[in-house]
Amino acid sequence: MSGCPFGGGEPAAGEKKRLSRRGLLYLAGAGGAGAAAGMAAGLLSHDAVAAAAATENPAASIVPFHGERQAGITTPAQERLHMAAFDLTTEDRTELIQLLKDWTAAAEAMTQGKATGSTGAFDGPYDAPPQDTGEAEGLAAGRLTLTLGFGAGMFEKNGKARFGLDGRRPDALIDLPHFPGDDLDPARSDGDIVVQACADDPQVAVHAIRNLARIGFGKARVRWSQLGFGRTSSTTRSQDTPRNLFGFKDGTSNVKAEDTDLLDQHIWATKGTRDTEAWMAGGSYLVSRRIRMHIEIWDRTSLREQEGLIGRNKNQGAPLSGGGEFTEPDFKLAGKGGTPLIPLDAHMRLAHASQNNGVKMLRRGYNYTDGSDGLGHLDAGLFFIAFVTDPRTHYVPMQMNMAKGDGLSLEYLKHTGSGLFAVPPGIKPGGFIGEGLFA
Ligand SMILES: C=CC1=C(C)c2cc3[nH]c(cc4nc(cc5[nH]c(cc1n2)c(C)c5CCC(=O)O)C(CCC(=O)O)=C4C)c(C)c3C=C
Ligand SMILES: [Fe+2]
Repeated sequence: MSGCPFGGGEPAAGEKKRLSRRGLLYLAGAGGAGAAAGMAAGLLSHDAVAAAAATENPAASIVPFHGERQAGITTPAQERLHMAAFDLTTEDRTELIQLLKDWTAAAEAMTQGKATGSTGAFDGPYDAPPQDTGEAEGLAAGRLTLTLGFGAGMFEKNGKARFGLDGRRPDALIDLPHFPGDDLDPARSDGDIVVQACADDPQVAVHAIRNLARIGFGKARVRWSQLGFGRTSSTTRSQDTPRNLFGFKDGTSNVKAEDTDLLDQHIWATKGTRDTEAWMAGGSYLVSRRIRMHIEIWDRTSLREQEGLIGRNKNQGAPLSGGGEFTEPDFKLAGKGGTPLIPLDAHMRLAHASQNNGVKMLRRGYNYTDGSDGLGHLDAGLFFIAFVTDPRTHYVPMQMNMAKGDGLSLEYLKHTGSGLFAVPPGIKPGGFIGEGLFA
């Protein structure tokens, strides 16, 4: 066994096997010609072609781990989510730093389609638990990204600073206020560290969270986790706009990877006002909200009312003021009797920058279903994820407006989980996640 416990470092006994996880798929692929022909014939969407190409050329399914920013924010939104928040069970700073180093090494390996640990799932000592759980063997990297963030609980607990991080909690990492209608379950909220695992293959995303949890044993334990099965946003212009469980296109007017000026203005965090919070410069703040959607009531609502509640038409996703999906809405345009074509309580009106001091966000949520509630209803909804430069200006006022005035929020939604996390900037080769915080 090599000296490095969780991947990275020198090639070891398991290396040949780990490389074969992608290599086998490459050999099995029939080449890119089939996918290209499918697209040319108009049979496949761009997303389907990208997925097919990734299967045929495994390198195409790897998202670089290192960079100025963490992957998983402007990365084209993958199809699947497994998100988990961990509570730290250690109070020791050195142990926490080691955990972050170990998670960084494991995350780097898994995002490249490799197993964790130098001996992976099969090549370790017969009398010891394997260093990888094994269920991702034979699968491509699936465009896996792992995005880590720190919750308020990592900085202080019961009014006392933890891990020697006095004064290091950024001012923007607030305790979110209670919003009208909130029905938050503490067991589905908050947490000291969050990990957003996104991939095109659900098994790859679950494998990633599971192995981080395994590595964290004795130092961190899962507080809550959430699976998401369909993206509800597009984060680049090359992606199709997907649909949420209300059947509407979602993500049309999202901030996208190409909007570099908007990203600087609305998504990337600044160094703040104190030197002790400057470690967040270039990072972002992740807001998560588990939002149950009362789909049974929705399904008995007329199409006219559904469209009025959103402010867009259901088929094309065009604003009710006219045009196509990407036409700017005209909130002043009125129809018969002077009634605005986009109702005053429409979701997209209340969420629009023009009603919110000009602020925008990068949404990256997923549809979910978690069984039923025992009363004949599906527990289904949207696991809302957004990245913002500062939640005090870019999330709280908008959420407050919606909670008070949005017809959708008042009748059809219930927020059951919540989290706010400081997502540090990206990781340099040889560095570890959140390194600047401990400098
Ligand atoms: C506080 C932020 C937001 C929450 C919470 C939220 C929940 C939520 N949204 C939908 C469906 C749609 N939202 C749409 C647009 C939209 N939503 C937000 C913010 C929140 N949504 C913003 C900033 C925007 C963009 C507004 C704009 O600039 O036009 C749309 C329209 C299509 C689109 O632009 O994405 C839909 C549909 C649901 C179902 C939901 C909670 C379950
Ligand atoms: Fe929305």
